[in-house]
Amino acid sequence: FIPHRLVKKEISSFSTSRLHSTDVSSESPFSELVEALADTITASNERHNSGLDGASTGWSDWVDESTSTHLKSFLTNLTLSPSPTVTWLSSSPTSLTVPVPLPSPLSSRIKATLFKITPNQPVESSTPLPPSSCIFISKLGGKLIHSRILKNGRIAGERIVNNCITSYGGTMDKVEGKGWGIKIMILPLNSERELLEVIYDCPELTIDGSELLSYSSNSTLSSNGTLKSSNFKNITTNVGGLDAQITTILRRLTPYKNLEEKKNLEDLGIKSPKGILLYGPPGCGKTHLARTLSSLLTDNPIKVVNAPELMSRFVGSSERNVRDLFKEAFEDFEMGREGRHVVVIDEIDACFRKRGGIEGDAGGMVRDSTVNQMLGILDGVRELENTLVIGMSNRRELLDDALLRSGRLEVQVEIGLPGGEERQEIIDIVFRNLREKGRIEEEAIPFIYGGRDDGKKERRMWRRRRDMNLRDTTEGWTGADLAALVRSAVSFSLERDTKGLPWIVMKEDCRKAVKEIAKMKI
Ligand SMILES: Nc1ncnc2c1ncn2[C@@H]1O[C@H](COP(=O)(O)OP(=O)(O)OP(=O)(O)O)[C@@H](O)[C@H]1O
Repeated sequence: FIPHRLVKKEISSFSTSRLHSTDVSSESPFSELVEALADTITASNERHNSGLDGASTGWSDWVDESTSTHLKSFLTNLTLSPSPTVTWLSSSPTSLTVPVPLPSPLSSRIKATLFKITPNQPVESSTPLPPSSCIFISKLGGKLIHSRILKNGRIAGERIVNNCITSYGGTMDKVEGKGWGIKIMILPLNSERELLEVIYDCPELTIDGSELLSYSSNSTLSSNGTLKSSNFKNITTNVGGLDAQITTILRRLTPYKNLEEKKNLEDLGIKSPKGILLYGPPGCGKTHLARTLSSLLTDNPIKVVNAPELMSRFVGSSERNVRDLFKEAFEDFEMGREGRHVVVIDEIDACFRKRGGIEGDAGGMVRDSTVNQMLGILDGVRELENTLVIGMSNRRELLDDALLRSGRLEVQVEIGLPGGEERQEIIDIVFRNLREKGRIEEEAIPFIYGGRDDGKKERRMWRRRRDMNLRDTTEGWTGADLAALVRSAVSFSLERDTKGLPWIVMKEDCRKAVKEIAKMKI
């Protein structure tokens, strides 16, 4: 069946007929999958029609970065349903594949296959995967290793499938290990459907794989209590390199999968934590994550404040400032109105540092009573149950222990300096708009994107020429540095005389920007 939302959607660029179906509105993991795939195709078609896809840039990533991220995070949440069929198939002594039939017209562009791998029995394609197809392989359980098999039989690009990976067609491929996975193969616009007839050298069952799927969502609740299953993907689309931290936060804030489960937990006295602390060096994305996260957790306006602003020289004023920060939350709480409030406090160490310090001055006293005020709000007589406080600090060690103890800023997550992979994710995000608007010179693309797994070829090429890609050149940089680099690169490209042509960011602009920002960092 086809989900209702999809039926209503205008997918005008499909080459085949429009979708038409009976009115089916029920949600299931399969209908959500179909929805996610339809979104991918729609966005990629739009990209193609505006000349931004692989065909026009010479790159094979015609599924654009943000769409690909969406689909990957959706696939990451797919699991197997706890059904007797799955149990029975899991105990099979051989590897096997199970087709997941997709509704027309998706089936003319996409093939979805579940596979179960038994040790020492890889699932290999005995025909090459369609050239220029975009492939997503997601782990549903176990340990899977994916590799490409070149024409001469050599194995290339061996990768462990952590959650979901992408790959391209044109070669044969192999998945080995032990466990279950799903493989989605998507053809570019106007391809022959026959290209999807890939043969695997292991038994293909004739059962319907869509019934074996389940969805384990990282979902959280919005203020009105409705499930927002897309939160993880919404956050990771804008915040790079922090998947593990985001998963932890969402797990802690909303360990339930639906409202009934939430109610059951509340009946057991288990409530969502009221405070989160994001700590780590400056510029690594604490504020950016806090803002993105909060906007998904509430429909109420988010209060963002810099802690030093709360401090006042006048006795009693700082406490009043803290109370004012929570005024609407108190009102709603007392009136019994539904809805979560989120208060984001930056530089929280400036205001809520350890009490009873040696200062003994008026400033120290004001701080002490401000801490007390805050503790009361989080976990005291006038405790606020409808409010989440997100504190941010570069100096966690300065914070008052009472504020850090369980029940207060209970969820503490370090937002550290990004490593290579993480930097690449941030680079993808900060350059995304420029790339999607065609503002990046073709030659600059391998330099900017050459560091990712899918770009191994480019990476090797750059290394051979003793040339570094952006990711490698920016070791030790923060997300804020990378965002500054984009601004600097754009300014260099605007400086150039374009002779009436639209400006475009060139590789040399990126190089100059690297130098400029690196100088500022010293
Ligand atoms: N992980 C990231 N993903 C995407 N963009 C990022 C990331 N980290 C930083 N940025 C970019 O850098 C800018 C500055 O980062 P942000 O203000 O969130 O850092 P911070 O850790 O809060 O720093 P500080 O401790 O100095 O307040 C963000 O607005 C964003 O554009």
